[in-house]
Amino acid sequence: MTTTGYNILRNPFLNKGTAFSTAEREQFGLTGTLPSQVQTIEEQADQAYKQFQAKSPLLEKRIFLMNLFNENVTLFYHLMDQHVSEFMPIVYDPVVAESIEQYNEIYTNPQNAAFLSIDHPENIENTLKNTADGRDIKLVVVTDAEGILGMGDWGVNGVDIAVGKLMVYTAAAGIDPATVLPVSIDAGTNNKTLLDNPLYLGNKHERIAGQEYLEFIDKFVAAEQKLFPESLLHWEDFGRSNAQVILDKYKDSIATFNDDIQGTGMIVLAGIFGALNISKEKLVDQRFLTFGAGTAGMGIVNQIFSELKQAGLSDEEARSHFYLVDKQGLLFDDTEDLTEAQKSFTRSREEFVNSEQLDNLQAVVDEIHPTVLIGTSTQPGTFTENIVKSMAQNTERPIIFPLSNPTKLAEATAENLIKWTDGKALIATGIPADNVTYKGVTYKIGQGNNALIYPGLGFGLVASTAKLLTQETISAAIHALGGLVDVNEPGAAVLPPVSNLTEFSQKIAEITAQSVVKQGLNREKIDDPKQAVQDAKWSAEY
Ligand SMILES: NC(=O)c1ccc[n+]([C@@H]2O[C@H](COP(=O)([O-])OP(=O)(O)OC[C@H]3O[C@@H](n4cnc5c(N)ncnc54)[C@H](O)[C@@H]3O)[C@@H](O)[C@H]2O)c1
Ligand SMILES: O=C(O)C[C@H](O)C(=O)O
Ligand SMILES: [Mn+2]
Repeated sequence: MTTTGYNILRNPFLNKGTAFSTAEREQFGLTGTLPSQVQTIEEQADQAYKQFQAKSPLLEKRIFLMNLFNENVTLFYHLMDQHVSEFMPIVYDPVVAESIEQYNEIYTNPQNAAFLSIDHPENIENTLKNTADGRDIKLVVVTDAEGILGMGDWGVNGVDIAVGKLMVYTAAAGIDPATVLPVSIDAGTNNKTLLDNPLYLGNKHERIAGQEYLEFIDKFVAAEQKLFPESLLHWEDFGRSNAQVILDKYKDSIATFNDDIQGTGMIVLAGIFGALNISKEKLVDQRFLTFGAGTAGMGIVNQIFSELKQAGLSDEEARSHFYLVDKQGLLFDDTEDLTEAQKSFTRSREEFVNSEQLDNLQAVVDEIHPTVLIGTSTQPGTFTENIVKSMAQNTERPIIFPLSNPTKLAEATAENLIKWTDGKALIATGIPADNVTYKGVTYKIGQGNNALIYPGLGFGLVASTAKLLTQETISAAIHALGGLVDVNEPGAAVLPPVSNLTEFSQKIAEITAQSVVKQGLNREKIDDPKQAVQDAKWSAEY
């Protein structure tokens, strides 16, 4: 069946709106369905941008962009290409957080997502088929929304993060938007405000956990692989008790990736390399303190650990570089309620004369003199002036990454960190931060957000038809990004700017594809991985 008339205008993947030529209008049965002027995509984009600029506040700007996306995908990305740095915080973090909180109140459109209900496992396959609607799906971003950013459980509302992550994939790396599918797994919610909200659109019961949940995930993975055998499966914002378990279950058999564990580990290590390029220090000389040893925190620790081992350290030597602080304080071998991931990186009480007192961040910083402090705790303002000053007393260039998102949850602001350390701190923040001018130097602040790395990595995996994602590929991608910092400029950032996102995502994709092919992990024959990336790249033109 060929798509004609209003069906084509209402299909966001096919619609060109007023850019349909007179001949196309005749061909597709569109004559008279549009005003007579035929516009170019540039004219449409200019017009749309003016409308965008007239909107405020930011949530209204986001709603405008989402409506545009729902009508005309090509025009949306054409415009986004021209304004990546401006649109990123709106379609993605931090404004995506506001839209998730208000999902039910502002809902107008399902945004081409697949909604899977835990109450109906028998519908999984049909749902994926219905929502793919005949498209050849190469990338799925799935969330069950139990740990949306640092905001906790947001039930079906969390679908917006899957949509937002995919928008960044296309804008940054150029994956064809017709080949992607956002998926919401609605396992219920323990968020009382949502359950009490008469407008709530998801399952109105508590989260189903344990065996029933894991069986549902299994069914989902099986159906996803059966229907889209060449796809990459990206997991986003699962809860702490499920994220690592799910990744471990599937990572050695399918092309899959957990963004909060692996993506965050990658961007943080790349940022640390950027910082060490500036301070001219070595990774093996650092002491790492992770505040908030959950999904992201442990992903970061494991990534650095694996790099230290690559540098020649034994397991034991490498482990001795880490200190984890969570709700219980410094994590010891005998601390209660340790997660599986934490158990390998605990300390022994015998190392300290005052181990009982190490139950808070200040005490631990004073005691162990970290050179790198990472915040993935969801606890705002916890990198206090005293803590930061104590750290700066014992290390020349303290590396401090307050990464908790969204904005209101950050452990510290870049501005305070610069001030409190007299310009010495090397910083990355989870959300975009403005330059900080202090004593005549303008400090650029790197964005330590996994969005700087997952698009290139994921696109490289898709373009090279990867069967698996290995540590070797992950490491290659990190080094590609870590090497892009201009260290000679005073106040240089530890990561490249988001305004260069499309350029460095391209580089990361190429390195990823080369690594996949080098390991023989490509499904299809590929002679030239760089060319394969080039060939797979979609551009936002009619
Ligand atoms: N910038 C990025 O790219 C990026 C990536 C992933 C996650 N994050 C952010 O990191 C934060 C954590 O995300 P996650 O997925 O790891 O969540 P998570 O729930 O798995 O982990 C959070 C950890 O913080 C601990 N915690 C809570 N209160 C604490 C306290 N008072 N003191 C010390 N530890 C405490 C929890 O016990 C848990 O172990 C979120 O805000 C998220 O937005 C940022
Ligand atoms: O979504 C983000 O901005 C980064 C990260 O995946 C997070 O969960 O905070
Ligand atoms: Mn996330």
